[in-house]
Amino acid sequence: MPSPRRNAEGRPLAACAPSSSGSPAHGGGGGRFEFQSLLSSRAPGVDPTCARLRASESPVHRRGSFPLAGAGSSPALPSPLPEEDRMDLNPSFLGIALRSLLAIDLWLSKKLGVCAGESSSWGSVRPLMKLLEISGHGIPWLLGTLYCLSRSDSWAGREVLMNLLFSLLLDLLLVALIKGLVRRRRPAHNQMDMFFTLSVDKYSFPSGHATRAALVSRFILNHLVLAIPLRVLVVLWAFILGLSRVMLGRHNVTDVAFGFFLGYMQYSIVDYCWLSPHSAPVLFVLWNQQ
Ligand SMILES: CC(C)=CCC/C(C)=C/COP(=O)(O)O
Repeated sequence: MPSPRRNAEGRPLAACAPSSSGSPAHGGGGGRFEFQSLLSSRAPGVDPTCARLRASESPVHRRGSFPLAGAGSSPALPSPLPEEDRMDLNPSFLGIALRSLLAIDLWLSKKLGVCAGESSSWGSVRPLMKLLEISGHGIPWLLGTLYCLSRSDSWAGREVLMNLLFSLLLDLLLVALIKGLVRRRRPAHNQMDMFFTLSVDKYSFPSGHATRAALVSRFILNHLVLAIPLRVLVVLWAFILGLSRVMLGRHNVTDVAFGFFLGYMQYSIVDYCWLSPHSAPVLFVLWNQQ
């Protein structure tokens, strides 16, 4: 007689109703599974434990999402589930809210990704979007700041540029750190044809262009005396650059939104740690000797 299928903990799967793999309600429908499993586990006649077991077999679950199936011990099973498993099955309000936000994020990002490829609906403006991409890239900003620093002949100018350089480096470091920790993949419709990327740039959260746009524009607005139209232009540039990341299919909306927030906060850090000939004399003396 064939032995019954067992779950990861070695418990038999005998109490489960026949699995209909391939049906969206049972996980075959990609992302839809995560919501369906919550409903199906509550339906009369369906053993909630089975819903969970199928969830753990589904590709969605394997990719790192957590199950939303309902809790409860089945009379068909000899022993109740361990405590940590039962907590895992309880859908919290926060969990559902986060999952819903994620679903809206993915849906909206896909809808807005109108320049993701040459054949996309707005494919003809892709070159313009890529030009915008370069305007917010780290390399031109770093090289431009270093160049201006080498040309600056006033202490005040050097101080501002030194702090801009520090901001850009801090930004690169923080974004790389968070991307490496979160490891969120770029949207599936993205073409990875970006100019000069680092290895962490295969990840999308947060958008480095969005952090830089928010940081640099806040920096400029606070340290350059500009006429109102130019100030508006700086803010517009930052906003359109962020939007273009989603339109190009490089990012989801939440990557850009968090990027703006992070860049804005980074400026507060830079302002707090402002480098001056008084607070960091060594830096300025060293630079002066060059
Ligand atoms: C190599 C240097 C100095 C910067 C990398 C800049 C870059 C490619 C950032 C990625 O931006 P997104 O996260 O917005 O795609």
